[in-house]
Amino acid sequence: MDKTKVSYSLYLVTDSTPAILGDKDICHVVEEALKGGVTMVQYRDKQSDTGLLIKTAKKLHAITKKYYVPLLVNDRVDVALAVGCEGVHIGQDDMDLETARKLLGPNAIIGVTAGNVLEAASAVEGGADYLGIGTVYSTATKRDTKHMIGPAGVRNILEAVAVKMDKKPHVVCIGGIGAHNVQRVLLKASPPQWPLDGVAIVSAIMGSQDPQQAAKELATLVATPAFPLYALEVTDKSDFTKNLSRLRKRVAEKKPICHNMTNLVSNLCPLPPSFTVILTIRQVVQNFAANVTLSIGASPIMSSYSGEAADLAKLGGALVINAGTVTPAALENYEEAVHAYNAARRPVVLDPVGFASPPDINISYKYAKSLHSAGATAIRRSALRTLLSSGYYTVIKGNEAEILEVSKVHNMNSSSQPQQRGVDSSSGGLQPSELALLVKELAIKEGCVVVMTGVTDYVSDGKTTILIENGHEYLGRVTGTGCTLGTAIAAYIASSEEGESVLQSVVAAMLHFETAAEIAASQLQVYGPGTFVPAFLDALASIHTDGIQGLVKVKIWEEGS
Ligand SMILES: Cc1ncc(COP(=O)(O)OP(=O)(O)O)c(N)n1
Ligand SMILES: Cc1ncsc1CCOP(=O)(O)O
Repeated sequence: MDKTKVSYSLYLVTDSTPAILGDKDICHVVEEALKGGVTMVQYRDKQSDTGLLIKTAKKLHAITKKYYVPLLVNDRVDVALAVGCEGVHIGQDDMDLETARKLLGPNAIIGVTAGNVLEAASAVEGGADYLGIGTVYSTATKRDTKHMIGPAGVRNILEAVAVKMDKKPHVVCIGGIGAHNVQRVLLKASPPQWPLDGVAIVSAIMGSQDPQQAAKELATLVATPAFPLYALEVTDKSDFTKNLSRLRKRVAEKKPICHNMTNLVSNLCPLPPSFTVILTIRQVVQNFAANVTLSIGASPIMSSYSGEAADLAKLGGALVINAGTVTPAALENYEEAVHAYNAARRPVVLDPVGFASPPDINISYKYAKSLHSAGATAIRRSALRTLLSSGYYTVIKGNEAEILEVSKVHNMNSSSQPQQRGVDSSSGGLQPSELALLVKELAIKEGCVVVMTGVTDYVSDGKTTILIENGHEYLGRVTGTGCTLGTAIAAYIASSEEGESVLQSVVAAMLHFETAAEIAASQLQVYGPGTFVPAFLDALASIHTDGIQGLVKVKIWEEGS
């Protein structure tokens, strides 16, 4: 088989364990998967003895040859040689690449696992035909994984290696990939200078009752670009104002569900003495968020229990995670909910409220940058990293400190080395052009819309970056306004259709929210944050977006300005 003509787009890695294969026959499953469109197969069996490995590999090779698809053996060069199949996949603890190449010869396909820049660079240098980068997301299929790097980690590795080396072998990524996230993973993990060739998948095919159908669906998804964020060709700021009315009416008509997971309790045990106060504040925030959601025209569901998420995700709404709690249990809860919404292809808004600083209550999203100047603890940073690598977020929203933390976590490769990108994010005090660039780059890397709130809000989908200067100082003096902006955004994106610009919906939500604050604050009866809250709810509910055109302060940011 000519190895230069092989496709890596849908790479099946087998598993013979009862947990995944069950009582199915491995040869039958692999043949069905080939019928469905798998383009490469790796026989991975960690338990069988050498005799059985060779016997099964021979049977599999007879099948893969019928479909002109290469068969590789995991770890075992000796088995590959005995079978005469097309190659091997070796990990960092297996036979070294040089020896494997000597034994198998130049025509063999040799793939190498890489989990960080050093491993990837050394495999490229050594002449690997492809890199298997991972682990992307946590997976029950492989428990001995050192790092979960998320799609952004894959992308960071490829970007860093591309700078150092000219050779660009094929590349796939692996770990926790299935129909629910494959398009997003490919979008987020592929740098333009070295896009991924495909994905390697175990359980989503080997564990399926209908492997042919599973492979067929995955092959279609791999061949179809992800839901485009960039549907809107922005030429001027009126692109963001002319549709306000239509988008607002649509929220009111559809009344989408906004599922809020609001966790402001920082329960790093033992519980802090102020626990009761914090719990009370959390309830207040939930109450306020629910009222804002209703006033906007959407339907709030306040549920922090992920067990319900799979059912709620099917109701056509959006999930808002106000992540404040960093215990392992809380993280699992968030992760499970994100998986459920990703699987249902519904939007998720992440507000990493508790991740930028030690225990604190994010009472506001505007005028309150100093609240978060302390920076994240190691636990918070690691929790944020887990959360970011556990699924796909449609929107990531935070104040400057929170977005800086997200960006720092992104810029770490899997060996936890921060790669500074030119701005010292820890020092704060970034110039407006630096903030705009930061938000834009994060949006590109995450493949989502990023919102950085402040006196000026920066909003970007990676292609267009918008500056919004609406809002009112009272928003910074009321508990929970940061969280409720997330809910407003969720309501708007939950009402949008696939293929529409997410950025436009996000900007519409922010303008609705922030101009309502201005209208409320200008009422005669409003003379402080207390009187502001009811007037704000009234303004949110009664606002006519046609009538706010004059209030809107939106600019399109031009790079270099
Ligand atoms: C395509 C692909 N990529 C990565 C791996 C992981 O290999 P390794 O690190 O050797 O871990 P085990 O598979 O041996 O558990 C892979 N198998 N395939
Ligand atoms: C072999 C391997 N290497 C890294 S993750 C993984 C298993 C991936 O399994 P799944 O596709 O079921 O998540």
